[in-house]
Amino acid sequence: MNGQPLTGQAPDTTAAPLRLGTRRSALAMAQSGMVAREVTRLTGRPVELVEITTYGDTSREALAQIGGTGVFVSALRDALLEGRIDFAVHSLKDLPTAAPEGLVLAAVPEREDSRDALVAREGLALGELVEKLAGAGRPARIGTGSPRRMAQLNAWAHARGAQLETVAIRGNVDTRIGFVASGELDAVVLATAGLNRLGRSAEITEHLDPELMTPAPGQGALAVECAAADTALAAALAGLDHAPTRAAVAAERALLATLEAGCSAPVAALAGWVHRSELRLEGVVGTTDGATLLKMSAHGPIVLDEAAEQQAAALGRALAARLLDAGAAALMGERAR
Ligand SMILES: NCc1[nH]cc(CCC(=O)O)c1CC(=O)O
Repeated sequence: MNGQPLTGQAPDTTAAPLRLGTRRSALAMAQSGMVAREVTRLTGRPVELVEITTYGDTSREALAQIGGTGVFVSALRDALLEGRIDFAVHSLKDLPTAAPEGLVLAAVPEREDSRDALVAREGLALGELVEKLAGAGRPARIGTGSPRRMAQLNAWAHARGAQLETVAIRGNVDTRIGFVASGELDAVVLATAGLNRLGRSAEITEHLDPELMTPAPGQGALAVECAAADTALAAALAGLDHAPTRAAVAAERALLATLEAGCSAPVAALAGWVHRSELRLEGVVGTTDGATLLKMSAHGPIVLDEAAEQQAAALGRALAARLLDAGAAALMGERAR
């Protein structure tokens, strides 16, 4: 290897600090802080956080209107390419599926809880909440900015003849939870991983079963990116990589990339290891109103070697092709051919 000790090295205060670019949001700072500590532990190098403001942080427009989740990522990537920072940490689910020129995904650390979480009034679970408000003669008002979450909440309600209303919201975790505290909304849906990383898991009133609410591709996982030319840093950061997570998210993202060709419909995907060398992938495509939800799964033997990511991606593409054959393209409206 490269002669770096594997664990527990004290920071070498004489070495120039590595510059870790981060957004200013509490979640980004928490994620970057965790990775910074791990990099120092593995390499002995001090890490300094460099704040980068992205358009997604300053704009109040709905995310869909300003060009999707890539807005959170592009300012960090520009800083990397211009050499203003040495590496960056992204939420993997915010990372566009297209590989960026000049950058490498140096590490995908072990994934946090991938499930979505309900934060509801009075500590209620989804079923309880809907039932209670039905008794009061009105639908539960549930906030989320995500078409994927809307589609699955609405499909769940259709299936049990329940009444709920999805309300489009955006903002940081504080803002979103604030809608419930203020009584404006009865509940919001957020990623468990984000709440855990912010030390706010106590506010979760239900972890939503992936059968009800399949997460976004890559949810709960982080991406550590650096310049491809910085091969020594890339090799050092590879110490943070978790091969089973990397292969799982490769399957999820390949499914997304294949379906994405010309559409912006709600897509969910979750891959998990059935056992050491068998990956199971679930994919969901639907309409935001929940009237139609197409769900399929695939599994394949995958050995965790250098080819694992490619094999996992092939599993994702194959499942996407089956979803398309089953009508995903029609659900998604116009699809470029
Ligand atoms: N959409 C923004 C975003 N990107 C990553 C996370 C949470 C952390 C993760 O999924 O890894 C969140 C917040 C949320 O969806 O509640």
